[in-house]
Amino acid sequence: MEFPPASSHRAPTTVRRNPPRRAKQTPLAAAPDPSSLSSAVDGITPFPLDEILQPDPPQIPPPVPKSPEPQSADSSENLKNKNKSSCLAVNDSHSVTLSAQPSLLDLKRTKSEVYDGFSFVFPQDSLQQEVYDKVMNPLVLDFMGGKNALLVAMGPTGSGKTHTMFGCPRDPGMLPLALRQIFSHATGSGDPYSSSSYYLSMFEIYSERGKGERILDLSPNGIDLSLQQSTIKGHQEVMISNLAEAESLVTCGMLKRATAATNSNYQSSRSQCIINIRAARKSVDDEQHFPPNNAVLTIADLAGAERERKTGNQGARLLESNFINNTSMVFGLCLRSLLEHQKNPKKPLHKHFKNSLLTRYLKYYLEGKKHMTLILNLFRGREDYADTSFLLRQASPYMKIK
Ligand SMILES: Nc1ncnc2c1ncn2[C@@H]1O[C@H](COP(=O)(O)OP(=O)(O)OP(=O)(O)O)[C@@H](O)[C@H]1O
Repeated sequence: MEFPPASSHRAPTTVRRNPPRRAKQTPLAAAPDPSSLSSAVDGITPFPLDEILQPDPPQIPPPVPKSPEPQSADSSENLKNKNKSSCLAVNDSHSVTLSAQPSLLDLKRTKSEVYDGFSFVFPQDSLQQEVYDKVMNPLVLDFMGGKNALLVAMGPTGSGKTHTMFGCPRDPGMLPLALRQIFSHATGSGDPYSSSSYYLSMFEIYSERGKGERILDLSPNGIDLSLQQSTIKGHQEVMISNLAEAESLVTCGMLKRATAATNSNYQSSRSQCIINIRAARKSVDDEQHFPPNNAVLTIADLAGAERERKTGNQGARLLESNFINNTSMVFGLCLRSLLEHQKNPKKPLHKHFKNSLLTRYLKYYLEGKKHMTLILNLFRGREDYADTSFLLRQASPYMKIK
């Protein structure tokens, strides 16, 4: 979902639905397949996030190759059964229908709501590259053209936000694909981009045992940071000269990021993670057509809202949940207020952003002063109806009851 600056007229939105949730995973599982760790894409340095994100990965069925389904006699029957077990259906590339389970008293009536106006809706078998081409590529081009850009992933815990943003070597996500694009331009001879220097910084916002929010630099030797107005103070910016350096830094940062096993996700993010890539373009000579600037590409992987009943969280995990849920709620309120304001400028923008560090940091985006794109990761199982409905209401530009 795109939230253009107030001055722009770009159409809103993006939804990415996730694959059906797998059965509860166990942290005790087989060792990673070494062949998967060494797999590289076309001579590009492998991005070892598999090792980081899945130190003890559960047995995961191999991804189903994307191929047209054979038209068998029972395929329409299968489809019907599938639809019965899911609450969300893709209508077209811009809208979805959410259906509540018919009530026991009135089995004939199924309440349906159509959520419309998304920039793109991706079916569950979409490839990362497809999402990248539609969602991330325009942001990277903006960034390389000197504009700031922000991509945020939001959705419930375990819905695939980290997977979408970071991916794995066989299936790289938005960040590694963006880095590849940036450095493939940067090394092009005679290319204006080759006169840019790139800097990477990475930090997380988290709350340890409910003791208030903290910001931690995820760079090597990173320390506690502070936020003044909407600016982070004291963080390290590391110059990145090539893809390998950038990937290595992100890998180190991800190793430091707070994660923990819950019943919903055996490696659940416990913090809001933000990565900034800054381009400092040098003005080479008077002929230079591109003025010096400091465009920043920001990627935010939010910790997913979670229900105590599902995660089984207790103690420290539960206190973290409260922080995560509070931040998700504040972020959602900011989004809703921005959407309402963009639809009808007479509606005031509420100052919800003041209520969490994350939203204070993203204030200018949440006030519509800078361009933001949102990826909404959703579950579609019947049992996920309440969460999915809540998120769609927060993030959808238009909704009508059928
Ligand atoms: N599209 C996908 N293809 C393959 N695996 C996926 C996909 N989406 C998610 N997964 C897997 O599902 C699990 C949960 O995903 P992930 O950790 O990305 O969720 P999350 O939304 O970031 O959760 P949390 O908010 O708890 O951090 C991971 O093991 C991930 O590899």
